[in-house]
Amino acid sequence: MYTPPPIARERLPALLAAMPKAELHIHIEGSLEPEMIFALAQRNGLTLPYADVEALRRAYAFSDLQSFLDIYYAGASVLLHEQDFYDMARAYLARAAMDNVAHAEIFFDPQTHTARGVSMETVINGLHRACQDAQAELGISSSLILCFLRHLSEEDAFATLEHAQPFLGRFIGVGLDSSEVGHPPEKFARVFARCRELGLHLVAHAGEEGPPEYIWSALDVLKVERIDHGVQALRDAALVRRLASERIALTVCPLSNLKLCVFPDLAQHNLKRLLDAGLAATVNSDDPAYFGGYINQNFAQVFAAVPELTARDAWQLAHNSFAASFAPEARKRAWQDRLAETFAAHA
Ligand code: HPA
Ligand SMILES: [Zn+2]
Repeated sequence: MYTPPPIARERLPALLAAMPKAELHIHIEGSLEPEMIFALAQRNGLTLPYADVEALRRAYAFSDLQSFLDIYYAGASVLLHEQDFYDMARAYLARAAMDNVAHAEIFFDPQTHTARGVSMETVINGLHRACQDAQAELGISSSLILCFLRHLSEEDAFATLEHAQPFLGRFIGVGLDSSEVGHPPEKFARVFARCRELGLHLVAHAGEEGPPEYIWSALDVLKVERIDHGVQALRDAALVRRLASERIALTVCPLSNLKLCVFPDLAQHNLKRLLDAGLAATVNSDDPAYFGGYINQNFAQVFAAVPELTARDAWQLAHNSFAASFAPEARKRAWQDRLAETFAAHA
């Protein structure tokens, strides 16, 4: 088993930025910066209910998940054409490459778009082409994960899956997002069972604001392979044992948790406690345009706020991100080797 070399604390910020990492929890619609929202509105002849970029940014003051989702869905309404989806995803991938993201597994919310008359083909083709071009031009690898909106019905999710079936080669899995409390995983048991039969990977948001019971049912009813967020797991010792023994990854998003008031401040974030409990935590940006930072800002700010987090933890988080990704094993081994090289260079 590889052990990272000792690293002086003052070298930690540079190491966090330089280390290769996978991003496993990024909603592509949450990477839409206010500037791009205004540019796309203009390009598409739409009028926004905000005077300018600054006025829109001032509206980004959230009290909980729902207060964010209302403005997030409104922002996504400027996306109409394949090129819009392409430009959004290409911009995210360029930004992620700057943060030394080697691989991204990107969520998208088709129902947000199909409900406005945008076709599934438009959404998926634009995103997929951006992923291909970013691989060729920037060397960053990426895959797409289709998320069902849990505040909508099971029937709507089934219709979405049907519309996506012609594009099965263009996304690797499905997830579950949007308003958590009141929409438990079991609402989507049959859709996830069908996705499993189709050979898709399965993930779900659970335990962001919702109770540990939702994490249990995501595992036992939906049979997911990773839990998105999952920070409420520490409230249930038996659940912690289950997650640790099965090495189920948690895709934790510190700045999201801060901005949506899941924790009162970053110093009280439980990332260190999750790691110390033996859980396969990772660090991710969730909706970077709305929460004040891309993945490296999430690393930098949580490590600054929680001084107990060490270089060993940094290595573990990056290691977990590759291990928990759905990439081929040979790719994972190459990224883990690059990670070890980066640590050696900072020792
Ligand atoms: O953090 C989130 N939680 C649930 N749904 C979401 N959709 C975008 N971001 C999120
Ligand atoms: Zn999320």
